[in-house]
Amino acid sequence: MDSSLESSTSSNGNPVRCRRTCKIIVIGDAGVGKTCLTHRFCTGQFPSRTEATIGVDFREKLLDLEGEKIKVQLWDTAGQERFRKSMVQHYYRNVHGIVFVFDVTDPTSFCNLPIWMDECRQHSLGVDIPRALVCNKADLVTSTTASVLIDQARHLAEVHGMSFYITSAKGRKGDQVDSIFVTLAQRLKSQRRESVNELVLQCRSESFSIPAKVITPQETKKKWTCIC
Ligand SMILES: Nc1nc2c(ncn2[C@@H]2O[C@H](COP(=O)(O)OP(=O)(O)OP(=O)(O)O)[C@@H](O)[C@H]2O)c(=O)[nH]1
Ligand SMILES: [Mg+2]
Repeated sequence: MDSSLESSTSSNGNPVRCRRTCKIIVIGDAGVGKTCLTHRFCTGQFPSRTEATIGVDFREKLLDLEGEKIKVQLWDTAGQERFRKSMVQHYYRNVHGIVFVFDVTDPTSFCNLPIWMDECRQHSLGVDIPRALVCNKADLVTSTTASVLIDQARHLAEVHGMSFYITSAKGRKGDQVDSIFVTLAQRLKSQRRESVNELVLQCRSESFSIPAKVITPQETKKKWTCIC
């Protein structure tokens, strides 16, 4: 499916606004709450029970961002090595946004973040791809150890230019969970607007060159398009 052209004409033949899909991968150690977070965002509910994700689970939600419909497709990946091996190549293809998750009650899941970041790098996902760092299970925070961890996480996010969220997939309010994905989608939307503006400028400055050379629409599309 070409997400940028999901529905290009209306019944009266007039063009309708394209609906775009953005692929966001959610990664982190096993048990940090990736499935619960994505489930919460897409259904508004904390799942009554979850099992370890095998390979990847997909969830989608349609957002209306200032009149533009954007389909957020979440790739809820497996944290356990044995369940992700065969899928890794697929996770990292045509990614528009990355969400790193750790569990505030599990310092190891925080310490392992550089491994996940490294895996992204190895699959050529650069820092230009919008990323968020999520400290999950905030409802279980009791100790001062957690606040040290949260400070360290906030710092890590700053250093790497990531947005930072403290969430609970289980909490009564899901606002913070929603913010993670809505903000990423908004950033992607504005990135696309910028790249279209760049295109306009480039076309103006190249107005005497061969028009066929201006393949930039495709390039723009490539930056923010279909994932299939
Ligand atoms: N208290 C609390 N428990 C949570 C929260 N998020 C997830 N859990 C619990 O943590 C456990 C693991 O959650 P999952 O969402 O399955 O974790 P995951 O990251 O998807 O794990 P893998 O699929 O194995 O990678 C489950 O028992 C959830 O109920 C949260 O915000 N608060
Ligand atoms: Mg899971």
